[in-house]
Amino acid sequence: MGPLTQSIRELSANERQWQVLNRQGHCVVHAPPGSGKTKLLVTCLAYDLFNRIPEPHGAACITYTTAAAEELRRRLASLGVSARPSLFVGTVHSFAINRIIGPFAALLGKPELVKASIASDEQQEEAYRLAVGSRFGSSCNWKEKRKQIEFHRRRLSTVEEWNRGGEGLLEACSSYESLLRGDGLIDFEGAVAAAVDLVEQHEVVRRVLSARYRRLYVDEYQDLAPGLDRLVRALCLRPDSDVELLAVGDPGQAIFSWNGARPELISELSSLPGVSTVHLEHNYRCGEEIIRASTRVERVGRKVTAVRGGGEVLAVFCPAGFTEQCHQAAAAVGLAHRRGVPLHEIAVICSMNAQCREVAEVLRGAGLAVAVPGVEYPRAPVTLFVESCAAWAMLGREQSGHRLGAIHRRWRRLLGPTWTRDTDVRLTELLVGYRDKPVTYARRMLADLLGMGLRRAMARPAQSDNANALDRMQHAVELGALADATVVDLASRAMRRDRVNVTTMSSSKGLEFEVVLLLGADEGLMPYWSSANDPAKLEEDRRKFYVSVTRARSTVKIFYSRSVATSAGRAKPAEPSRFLYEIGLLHR
Ligand SMILES: Nc1ncnc2c1ncn2[C@@H]1O[C@H](COP(=O)(O)OP(=O)(O)OP(=O)(O)O)[C@@H](O)[C@H]1O
Repeated sequence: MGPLTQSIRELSANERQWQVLNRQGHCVVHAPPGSGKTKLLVTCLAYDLFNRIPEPHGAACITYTTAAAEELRRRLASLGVSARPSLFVGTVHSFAINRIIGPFAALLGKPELVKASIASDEQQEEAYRLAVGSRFGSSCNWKEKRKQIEFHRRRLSTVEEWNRGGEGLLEACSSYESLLRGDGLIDFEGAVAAAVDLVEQHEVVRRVLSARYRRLYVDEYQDLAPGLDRLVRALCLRPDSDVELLAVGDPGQAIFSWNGARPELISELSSLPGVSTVHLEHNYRCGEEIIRASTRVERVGRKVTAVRGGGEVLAVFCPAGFTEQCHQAAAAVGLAHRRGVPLHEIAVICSMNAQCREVAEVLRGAGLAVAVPGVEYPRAPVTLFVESCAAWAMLGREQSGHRLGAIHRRWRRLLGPTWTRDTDVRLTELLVGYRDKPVTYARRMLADLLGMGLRRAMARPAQSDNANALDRMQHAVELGALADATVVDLASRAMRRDRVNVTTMSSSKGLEFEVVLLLGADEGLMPYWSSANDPAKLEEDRRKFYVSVTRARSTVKIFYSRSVATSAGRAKPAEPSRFLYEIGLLHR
C-alpha cells in the first residue's frame, strides 16, 4: 500500500477527519494538539491534487514559519506529491512576494514594487532608528517603538487603531516606510500589505490567482496576522473569486498575538456563511495522563479524548538554580536514552534562547549530541538547503527522505538568474563525491557550495535574508559552536536524528517527542515578569506552556528552582511557576 493510501485509510477510521477529506466547499478545522491537523491538511492536499485538481491548475498551501513550511513540503513529498508550477507551499511572505507582487506588480503599473529588494535586518534597523529618532527624539527607546510599529503594521491597523496605540506612531511608520522606499527596499510586512492591496483592489488579480490555485490550504490559522486573513477572504469568499478553502488551527495554541496575530480570526472565519466547521477531539500523540494534566491548564474548555493510555507528568525541584536544572536534564536524557528512547525523541525546552545555549553546553559537556535549530544559525531556505544536501549526500534518498529533484529545484530557486543546467550536474557530482571521502568537515562542504555559485547568488538584493542566515551558518561552522562538525553531523541536523533537540517554547510548536524536559518553571520566566500584570500576555504564556507540555507522547518532566537569575547573573528568589499548581503538580 502506498503512503497516501495508508494515510487516507488512517483518516477513514476517524469520522471527523474523514468528513474533512470528503468535504464540499470551504471548511475550517478546529483541533487540539496531536489531533492530526497537519496530517489531515497534507493528506487532503495530496488527495485533492491527485483527484480533484487537474493540471495545469494547482493549489496554494500557506503556513507561518519557514520551518513549518519545510515540514509541510517534507510530508507532501513523502506522500508522493511532486512539484508543479501551480503548486505553492510556503510562508505567507513568500506567497505575497513570489506569487502576487512578482507576477502582478508590473502588470498593474507599480514599478516601485517590481524593483524593490527585501531589506536586510541591518537596513531595517537603521531605518527604524532614524524614523523613530526623528519623531520621538534620540533619547527614545527606539526598539520598544519599533515593536509597537511592527505590531500595527502586521495587524494592518486602521488609522484609529494606530492613534489608539500612541501619538506619533503612524508618522514614524510612514517615515520608516519612505526611508526604505527611497533606498528601493521593502520589508516582509510591507510586502504582505502591498499584496493584500493588489488582491483586494484588482479583480484581474483575483481571477488569475483563482484559476491558478483552485484550492487554498492554511495551517496554523490562529498564528497568522490579518494580512493572510484578508487574502483568504478576497480569494475565497468574494463572488468574483472561487478558490476553495481548507483552514486548520487551534486558538488554544495561539502564541503569536504579541507579534500582531489575531487568534480570534479562525472563529470569525468559521461563523461565515458557506463555511463548514469541524472540531477534532482525538489526541493521537499524548498519553492519557499528559492530556489530563495539560487540560487543567488550557482555557479553551473543549473535549479531548486520549487514543493512547499511560503517560507521566512530573516536577523536578533543583534548589541550586538553573545550572542545576541543566545538569538534572542531562541526567534525565541519559536515563531515557538508556531505557531505549532515541536521542532525537527527547526535547529540552526553555523559554529563552540564552537558556537553550546554556543547557546545550551542559548536554554537550555530558557527551550528548545536541541539535539547537535556529539558535546557531537561522532556519532559512538556504540553510535548510545546505542541510538537505548533506543529508542526501551522506544518507541517500531512502534513509534521508530528501530527494535529489527537490534539492535541484531549491538550488535553482536560490541561484535565480545565475542558474544553468551545468550547475545541477556540478552540484550532483559534488554531493556524490562526499560519500567516498572518509571525513569531510561541514565548513569544507559550505565552502564548496559557496564557490559553486551560492555566494554570488546571495549578493542579489532579493536574497538578503538568506544571505544573513548563510553568514551566520558560515560563522558557526568556521569559528563557532559547529567548528568541528562534519557533513555527517549536518546531515543528522537535517534529519534531527541521534541528537537531543534543544528548543524554545515557541519553536517547539508543531513538533512531537517521546520525552519532553521543560526547564525554567519559575515565576518571572514562566510566565515572564512582564506578563504577570497583563492578562493577554499571561494567557499567551499559559498557551506556550500548554503547547510545550503537549509535545510529549509519554513523559513530561518540568524543572523549577524557586529562584531565577537576574540580568547580573545573581539568583533571585521566586515562586514556582503558577502553571505547576494549575497542572496539579504542586499544591498550595
Ligand atoms: N487518523 C489517525 N490515525 C492514526 N494516527 C494519526 C491519525 N491522525 C493523526 N495521527 C497521528 O497523530 C500525531 C499528531 O498528528 P499531527 O502532527 O498532524 O497533529 P497536529 O494536530 O498538527 O498537532 P499539533 O497541533 O500539536 O502540532 C502524528 O503522529 C500523526 O501521525
